[in-house]
Amino acid sequence: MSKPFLSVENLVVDYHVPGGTFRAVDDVSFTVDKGKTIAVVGESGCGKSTIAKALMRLITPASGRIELDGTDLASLSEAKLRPLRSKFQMVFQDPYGSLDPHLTAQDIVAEPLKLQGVRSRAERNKAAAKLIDQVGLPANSLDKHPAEFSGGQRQRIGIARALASKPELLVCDEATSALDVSVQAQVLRLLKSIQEETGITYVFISHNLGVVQEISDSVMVMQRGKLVESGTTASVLTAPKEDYTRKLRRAALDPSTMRGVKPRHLVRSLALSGQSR
Ligand SMILES: Nc1ncnc2c1ncn2[C@@H]1O[C@H](COP(=O)(O)OP(=O)(O)OP(=O)(O)O)[C@@H](O)[C@H]1O
Repeated sequence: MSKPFLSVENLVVDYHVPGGTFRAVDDVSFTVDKGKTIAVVGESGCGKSTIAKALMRLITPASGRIELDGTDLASLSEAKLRPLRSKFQMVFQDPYGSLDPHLTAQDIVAEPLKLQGVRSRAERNKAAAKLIDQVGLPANSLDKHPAEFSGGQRQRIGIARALASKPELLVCDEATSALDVSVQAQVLRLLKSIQEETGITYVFISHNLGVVQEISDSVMVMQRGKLVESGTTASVLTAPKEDYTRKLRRAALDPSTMRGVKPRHLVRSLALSGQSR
């Protein structure tokens, strides 16, 4: 059997806090095959974003391995990581805050190419224009600034920027959470079609089980830094083994805790028993 594209083993992440350390991720292991999507779910503060930051090596794990296509990112020095960084990129939650308001859409998307050493401005602009078209934005978007776009359009720019360096792994941290339901669905469709075309692998962090059902092949459920349960999306969402997962599912179905999930859609998706997509 071939090795998984991403293999995280016994990941531990500590934050320095006054008087000591706080263990935000505690001995978490998971794998994802190339071209597949794993979702990370769990209540606020369970360590989802910390896993994302560790995968991006924005923080250094205390211990464990993050093997991407056979290379352990967890132990590499920044100098050794730099040439590999284009292989793994991230899309952030906030399409309002994550784009530089002074730059045009074309400049924002072209920026990673500059960092990658594409010297010719014309070449960078051409590649950026192609990406902007690929994520479904009109050609007249090129010279516009972030403030002139809607939330969904801004998120598309964020996705185009993340794709500019042709990553093989994309970590989406609540990438559709700030969008309304119909725009969320459009962005999910876009991400899926990009995956079908390019074979990119996704780690998709979301509190929204409806979104998770739509996008992911497998799910891992986190609680207070630990992995509670994992498996195929169909098995974890329709027949959870753990009480905590059942509680999350109930919370997702409770209108008072619902954040942007269409109840009808979620009920329908949860009713699909044991089928993989
Ligand atoms: N820089 C930091 N210093 C100290 N503690 C931190 C830091 N960043 C996060 N934490 C703590 O680590 C834990 C995990 O945080 P993390 O942001 O990974 O959670 P999350 O699951 O992504 O939450 P949310 O869904 O609310 O974004 C939380 O208890 C948080 O308070």
